[in-house]
Amino acid sequence: MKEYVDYLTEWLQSKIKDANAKGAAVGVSGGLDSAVVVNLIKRAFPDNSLGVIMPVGQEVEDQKEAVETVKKANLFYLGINLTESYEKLFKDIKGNIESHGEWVEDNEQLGGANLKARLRMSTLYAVAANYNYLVIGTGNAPETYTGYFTKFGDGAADIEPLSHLTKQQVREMARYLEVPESVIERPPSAELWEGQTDEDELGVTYETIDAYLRGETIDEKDEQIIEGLHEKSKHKRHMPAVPPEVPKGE
Ligand SMILES: Nc1ncnc2c1ncn2[C@@H]1O[C@H](COP(=O)(O)OP(=O)(O)OC[C@H]2O[C@@H]([n+]3cccc(C(=O)O)c3)[C@H](O)[C@@H]2O)[C@@H](O)[C@H]1O
Ligand SMILES: Nc1ncnc2c1ncn2[C@@H]1O[C@H](COP(=O)(O)OP(=O)(O)OP(=O)(O)O)[C@@H](O)[C@H]1O
Ligand SMILES: [Mg+2]
Repeated sequence: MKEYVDYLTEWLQSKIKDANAKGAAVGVSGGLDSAVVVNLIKRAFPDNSLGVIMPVGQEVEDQKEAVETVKKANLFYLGINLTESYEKLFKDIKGNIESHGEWVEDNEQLGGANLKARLRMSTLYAVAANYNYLVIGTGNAPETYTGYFTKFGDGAADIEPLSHLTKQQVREMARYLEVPESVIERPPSAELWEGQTDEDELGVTYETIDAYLRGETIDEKDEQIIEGLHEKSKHKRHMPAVPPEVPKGE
């Protein structure tokens, strides 16, 4: 594990140097993936790294695992409460659509969830730009493969150090980096609505997706779920489609 952590630390340093940036910023949720990135950027840039805690519907101090994560890593952090901004924006969007069109109740939960992820992304980019830092993503291999992220929300970042790691490898790295045990033990959750857990929503466990990505044989039903998610989210792993070049003479 030490070798891989050293390798990622040096990789972060070189990517940020190549970009002529000064350091690195990450959104800190209190979950496992961001906790690992917190520790990696602190190693790579001890004096030029930053965590941003951005609750919606909670106070910053109530994001206990997030605060514990940054404090234990001794990472400089900002707490930016997005509750008011989110509620105002969501109310304005809904009000406007209700006045002029049709508000679709069935799409409300997911639409609101993705708006939260994109508000966090916009906030993080604004903060990072102030310091001339790059935004570091927290996506891991099972999330990337299944498209389990908000397009241009938490899926938007300048560099993605955990992309090749299974959830199990992220957890092992977290233990090596001495991430708080309370964070390591939390069930993975996007926390975009009450009671949400990744595995309930995905319909398959991380253990199973990890095994599939390692090339092991898994239950056919689970394989179908994973491949279905992969296919449906293909557009998230590519640049937006553009039409073919205009033919010469047009
Ligand atoms: N074929 C296609 N080609 C090009 N674009 C296409 C498309 N199909 C949909 N789209 C576009 O993509 C949008 C749907 O994608 P997207 O906006 O991402 O939304 P969607 O994939 O529907 O939802 C995001 C999922 O990620 C989960 N999530 C989000 C954030 C954080 C975490 C976490 O683990 O912390 C998890 C969330 O719970 C939910 O299950 C559509 O509204 C449409 O604009
Ligand atoms: N309240 C929050 N404050 C700051 N950033 C957040 C917050 N919630 C989510 N994020 C950002 O969105 C990312 C995606 O969330 P995701 O749940 O996939 O990862 P995680 O919470 O770090 O780990 P886990 O998947 O184990 O819950 C987080 O890693 C973090 O960068
Ligand atoms: Mg989470």
